[in-house]
Amino acid sequence: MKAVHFGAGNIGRGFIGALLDQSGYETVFVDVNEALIDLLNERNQYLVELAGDDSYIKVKNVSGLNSMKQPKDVVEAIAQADLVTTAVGPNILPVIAKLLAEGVEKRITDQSGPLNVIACENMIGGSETLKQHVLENMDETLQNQLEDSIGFPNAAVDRIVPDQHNEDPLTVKVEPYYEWVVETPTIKGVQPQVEGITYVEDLTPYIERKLFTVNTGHAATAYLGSYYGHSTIKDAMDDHRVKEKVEGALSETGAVLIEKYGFGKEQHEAYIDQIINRFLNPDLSDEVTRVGRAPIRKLGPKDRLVRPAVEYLERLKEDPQYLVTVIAAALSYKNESDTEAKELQDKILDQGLTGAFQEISELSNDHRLVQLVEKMYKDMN
Ligand SMILES: NC(=O)c1ccc[n+]([C@@H]2O[C@H](COP(=O)([O-])OP(=O)(O)OC[C@H]3O[C@@H](n4cnc5c(N)ncnc54)[C@H](O)[C@@H]3O)[C@@H](O)[C@H]2O)c1
Ligand SMILES: O=P(O)(O)OC[C@@H](O)[C@@H](O)[C@H](O)[C@H](O)CO
Repeated sequence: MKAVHFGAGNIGRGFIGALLDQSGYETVFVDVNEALIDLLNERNQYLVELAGDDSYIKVKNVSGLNSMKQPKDVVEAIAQADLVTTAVGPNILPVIAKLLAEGVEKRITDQSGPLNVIACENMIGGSETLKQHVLENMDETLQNQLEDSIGFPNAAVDRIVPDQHNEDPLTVKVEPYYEWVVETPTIKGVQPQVEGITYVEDLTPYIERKLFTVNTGHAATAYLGSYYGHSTIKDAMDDHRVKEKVEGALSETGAVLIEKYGFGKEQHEAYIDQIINRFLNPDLSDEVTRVGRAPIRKLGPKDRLVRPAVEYLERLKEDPQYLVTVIAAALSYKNESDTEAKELQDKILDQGLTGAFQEISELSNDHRLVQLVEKMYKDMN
């Protein structure tokens, strides 16, 4: 079986690539990082280190294609693949859609049979969003046929893979924990046989539980950690001022999730505890700059901060005190090496805090959350 995976980065090599190899796929990684691609082709294997376990997994049967220099080969690989996956970041999905559309067009014209494309990004409706970008890049006459043979099942992926600082640039150190959930109704042809995928009829509760617990908690730790002068997630969580607020934010998102999906209270509390322990893992060093990257995306209307805060106001009829603090910390986040963090601070300078937050969150001026965030931001700055 052949898989094409876009994005040979942390989660691509450290999670998806490893499971694909364990399931018998030959994986072609597509990336723009020339050094990574060259090494993958030189060695055709790499190591995944399980943090704290002192054990390694050898990932074999891998190679690489540079999408800038070898676009035709990428199209050919997609045309022959049994599965396509991505882990490039939500902002890159429109970029990879062009080559993906060409690959899919070739596949349809060659009548090569069904294919599934799974976007493994931290967002709601990732594969569906990628499908829309692919359609925008396709010949109109072939667009209808995409519906018949190319599936874009949405997915939720969970494994903490920090930025890597290993001697060997291909080795990836990851936490042992992982979860990969894929939605079934939009799958075309045979369900991809990948060890470790859990198939579900409706992904919504799974992706919301993951995004509004793991990622809300993570973002809260990063932005509050940065506010209190910490540079790693572990150091931030060792500061009781951060931990107390992270726990508060997760009890607010928990209240929304329990009310919305009927999760058991004790079961959800155990899920939160497990996540907090993952953030405290002494064998994994994760930087607040990675976890807090792209604050404009993270402050978006459907993302991990604003969406649960709005739903808390609507469903619980109370002010989400801790989420408001986290949003104010996110708006205070400064990092000269992060394009979105710089853009955020420029926006605040140009439009004022309220104007910038309203534009990013797509909330109206008189929304209660805007008023609460405005006040908290003033108190914190
Ligand atoms: N790292 C984690 O802990 C983690 C966990 C779950 C989900 N995710 C999600 O996985 C996605 C990737 O995250 P990551 O941490 O692996 O990031 P990363 O930066 O390590 O990897 C992204 C890779 O995409 C490549 N890329 C950029 N532009 C490209 C293009 N046009 N074509 C092909 N490749 C391109 C980059 O060179 C890089 O190798 C994100 O959506 C993230 O939210 C990450
Ligand atoms: O990848 P992002 O930028 O959406 O979020 C940063 C981290 O919270 C994220 O990568 C987590 O490590 C991951 O989602 C854990 O499963």
